[in-house]
Formats: sequence, structure tokens, C-alpha cells
Amino acid sequence: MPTSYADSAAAGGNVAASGGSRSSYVPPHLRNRPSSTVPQVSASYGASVSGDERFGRGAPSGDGVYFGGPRNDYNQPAYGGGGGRGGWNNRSGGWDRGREREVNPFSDDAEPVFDEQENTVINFDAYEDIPVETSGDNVPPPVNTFAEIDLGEALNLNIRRCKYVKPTPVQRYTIPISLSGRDLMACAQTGSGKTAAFCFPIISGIMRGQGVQRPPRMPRMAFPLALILSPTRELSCQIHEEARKFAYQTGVRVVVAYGGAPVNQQLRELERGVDILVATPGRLVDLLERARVSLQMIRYLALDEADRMLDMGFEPQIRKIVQQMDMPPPGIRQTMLFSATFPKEIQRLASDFLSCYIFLAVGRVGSSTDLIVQRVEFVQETDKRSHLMDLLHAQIANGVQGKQALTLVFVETKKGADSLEYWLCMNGFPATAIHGDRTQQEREQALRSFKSGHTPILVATDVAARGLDIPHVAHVVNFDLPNDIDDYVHRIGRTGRAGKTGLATAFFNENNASMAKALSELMQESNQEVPAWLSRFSSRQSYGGKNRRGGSRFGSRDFRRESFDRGADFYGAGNAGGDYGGYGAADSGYSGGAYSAGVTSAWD
Ligand SMILES: Nc1ncnc2c1ncn2[C@@H]1O[C@H](COP(=O)(O)OP(=O)(O)OP(=O)(O)O)[C@@H](O)[C@H]1O
Repeated sequence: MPTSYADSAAAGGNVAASGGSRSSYVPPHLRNRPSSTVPQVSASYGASVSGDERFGRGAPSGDGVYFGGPRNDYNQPAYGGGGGRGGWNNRSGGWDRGREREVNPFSDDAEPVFDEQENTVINFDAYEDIPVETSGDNVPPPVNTFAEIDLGEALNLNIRRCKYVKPTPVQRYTIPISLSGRDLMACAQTGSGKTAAFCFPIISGIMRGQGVQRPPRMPRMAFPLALILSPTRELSCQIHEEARKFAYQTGVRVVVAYGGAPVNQQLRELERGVDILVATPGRLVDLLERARVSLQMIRYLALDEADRMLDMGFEPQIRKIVQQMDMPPPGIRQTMLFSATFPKEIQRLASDFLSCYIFLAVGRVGSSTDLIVQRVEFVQETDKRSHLMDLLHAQIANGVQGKQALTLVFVETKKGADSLEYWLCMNGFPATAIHGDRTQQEREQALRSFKSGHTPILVATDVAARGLDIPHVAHVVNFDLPNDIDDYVHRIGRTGRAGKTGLATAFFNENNASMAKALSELMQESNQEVPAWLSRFSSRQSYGGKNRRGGSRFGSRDFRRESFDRGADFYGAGNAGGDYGGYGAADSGYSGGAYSAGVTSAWD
């Protein structure tokens, strides 16, 4: 029996319609209890949220009843009215699905083998002077503390359990924007807390029941209220794990669906009820085609790594999911796009999915904080292995108790990853590898082994370039440089996360000449030392369009800004086409461009 928030609307018809005075909605954990245990209603939250009345516009008739304005039938005293014990948050045990109890996602948070001195709390000084730029109409002001935004007691408790003391810059801006119901395109550095930035408003919104629609009675079909899409299986799993922590004991149920794992198990999870579905596009298309998921109740859509999701590889699938199925259109649903990079062409595409959105840029990936020390070394192809070995030996010598620090080595091809892993192991360096030709089990095992420090060297293709939050990665080595500066930015962002410092070393030779200009510009902007030979390479580069970012402190800027100096167009003509197409060709892990409807890629 499905027991998600959405299901409850279907089950009892006791969720109030627009302005109506129906009987109160009973959250799953409180059902089957004497009515006296259900706390009484107060609607003060609604008054403080301006954006959600838009859900009331264009309300369809029949099965789909959009609730006009904020729900006020929620059994929640004084939500947002200053510290009332919210109805959702009065719960003691989270969702209680019959015999099923919510597993405590914090229980296995014990940190492995690493130096205990590592600060688990973010170094906010590192973010002090980060430039922030917003554009769009009526941008809600940022907050300085979580207390300023009433996310609800249960969510606040989870924030404390996560040891988040105050919001990161991207959270300070995006949470009020999202809570006010606005669409958002947000560009903020790697490792700066974007996951929480989109999860908190979604969870809080679902807890408050904003804009909820009654689903039709369809057995075995899941009706999530929020959809979070990400490009890789591992990233979807990671978002799912994070979201489960944030949603613990809130009554909001989070389910993940991704390729390479048995679909039956995921179907069973969906049947138990889902409020937030985290998914990779291929598996989601599969579930939609099997009619096991409907998107008609979606109120929140978040695309993580949104520029990647909308580039040539994924765009057809994303369009299918967002525009050709039953998802409510922009203006009815709320859409949030997040990434550390946002090429202008992709922004233009993305605007199809948004309504009257706010653009936010928080600094430049990894560079404006100088958290990541970037080094570029001239290394011929034939010398790369011995050079890597020198680096690894030096690391052991300088490391704590002669231990190898976690080192992530990026290579261009899957074959290259296999052979480098083998060579490292043969030479006494415990290494493992992750790439798109490995089974999902092997991929997950490789990540686990790396994270735990069992094999402290992970050789990876771009499958591991985006989003993965692996604590304690001390060094990222670009054994093979990517062809796109944005990929470089995401790769090096696997270190220097959440205010910690990191080191990134790139091996450069004539084959990477097309990257010279972008790389030296990026390094300059990040106050890194640019070797003279790289500057010479860069000045020799005959064309200016490809990979050119222009001089700005932001990862990208709002393409709508007409006044924006055209001379500083970061993504001049020719960038997107050339380099994005390169994913498939170079086999860097993404099977971009190869999708067709109904085909599940190895990625999903
Ligand atoms: N307010 C906060 N206080 C302390 N730590 C935080 C806070 N917000 C997020 N973090 C931690 O910062 C780390 C990075 O967060 P996250 O993975 O969301 O970054 P990201 O911006 O999505 O990075 P990427 O661009 O690489 O995907 C995580 O370990 C997360 O738990």
C-alpha cells in the first residue's frame, strides 16, 4: 500500500482543495491513531510564502485538483510563525509504513581510517569574499542563518545532525529564492553545497504540502511530487543518501531509480510510496514507458549538473521526460537548475524549462577561493606513468604515517583506465578503477574501496568527474587533460570541497594545445601560478572562441543580460558544438549522443 505524501491525497480524499475546508490531511505516521494524537491546525506559514499561489493558477478539473495557495490544512501549528512545533515535525518516528520503520540514515556515518583532526565543519572563511551575482525580477534577499528561514523543526534537526552550522553562500541565496516559489538557474562552485540548496526547499515544500494535486487511483503507479535528475548512477545514489538524511523523520519519502541495478527492487520501493524521486534519465524513461511512474503530480523539478543534463548527450531524454510526458508545465511546477558551470548555449536551451526565473552565480568553481592549488606540468605521453609514480612516491613520503593520500587520477578512455589501474597495482600502488564498461556492482565496489582508503588511488574516466562528494580526496591528477575547460573544472572539484583545501595536478603536452588558453586564464583568475611555457602555448593559440571563458570571477553569467559586454562572451561560438560532442567520441565515460527514445544507456 503506497504511503507517500502524494498517496495520502489519493487514499482518503482528505486533502483540502483550494480554499476549501475539507477534513485534515493525516500524515502517514499518524494514521490509524486516535484522532486526539493529531495536532491541530494553524496556517500561519502560508502568509509568509509569496510564490506558491501560482500553483493555483490554471488548475485543471477532474482528477487533477491543484491546490490554490499554500495548504492550510496541515495539522501544523504556527509553521513559520516562530518556532511552533510543526505538525510534521512532531513526529517521533518518521514515516511508519505499516510494519516498515524508517531506517536511520545517520547510523552508518562513522568515518573510516582518516585523520581525526580533519575538520568536518565547513571553513566559511574560505567563502568570505566570494562574488555573488543575481539577475531576474524581485530577487528575494539572502539569509545568513538557517534559523532565519523556517524550514521546519524536523528538517532543522537533520541539518544539525549533518553538522551544518550555517548555510554556504549558494544556500544563503537559493533557499529563500526557492522557498518563495521562484524558478532558478544557479551556478556555484564545486563542493559548495548545492545538493542541500535544492533538497531543503523541496523537502520543506512537501512537508508544507504546497500545491499538492490529488493523483488518480492507479494501482502500481507512483506519483512523485518532486523529481531530481542527475547524469550518473553514482551521483543519483549520493543525492538519494543525502536527501534521505535531510528528510529523516519528516514524513517525506525519497526513492532512487538508476540503471545497472535490478529494476524490480526499485519498483518495489516505488510501490511503497515516493515523494521525492531521484533518478538518472535512462532508467526514468524506462519506468515512464512501463507506466510505473507518472509525473503528473510533480511540483518540483531539480536538475543537478544541469548543463551536462542539457548538453547533446542527454537533452533528448530530458526533453522527453520534462516536455513530452505528463509533467506539469513551467509556471505550474517549480524548476531548479544547478551546476558549477553553465555555458551560454546551454542556458539558452535551459530557459525552455523555466518560467520567469532568477539567475544566480556564486563565484567561480574552485578558483575564487584558492582552495584548490592547481599545478600544470609538461609531460610527454610516454613519460606520464613514471611521472605519476614520482608524484605518488612523493605523496607517501610527505603523507601522514607514510600512508597514501586519496588520489583521483582522470584518464581519457575506459581502456586507458583499465591499463593504468593494472600498471599501478603491478607497481605496488593499491589502485582501483571506475568507468562505463564496468558493471554497476564493480563501480560501486571501486568507489567504496576508494572512499574507505583500502585502495587509495582511483583511476577514473569522466564518469566520476561530476558531483561525487568523496571526503578526504587530497589530490586530483589529470593524467589526460579533458578537451573542455568545464570538464577540468568539475574534475578538479573532486578535491577542495566544503571549505577544505586540495591539490590538482595536470599533465600537459602538445596534444592539449587547445586547452592552453582556457587553462591559463582559469589559473590566473584563481591566483595560481601559470608556468611561462603554458603562457607561451596560450599566446600561440590561434583561435579565441574555443574554450574561451573571458575574464570574469563567475563560472558563468546570465545570458539574458543584454548589456553584458559582448567582448567578454565566455562561450563564444564554436565552443559547445565542438567540445560537447567530444564526449561520445573520446569515450570519456559518457555515452553522449547515443540515446534514442526507450534506450537505457550504460550510464543509467
Ligand atoms: N551548510 C553546510 N555546512 C557544512 N557543510 C556543508 C554545508 N552544506 C553542504 N555541506 C557539505 O559540503 C560538501 C559538498 O556539498 P555538495 O556535494 O552538495 O557540493 P556541490 O556544490 O553539489 O558540488 P559539485 O558541484 O561537485 O556537485 C558535502 O560534504 C556537504 O555535506
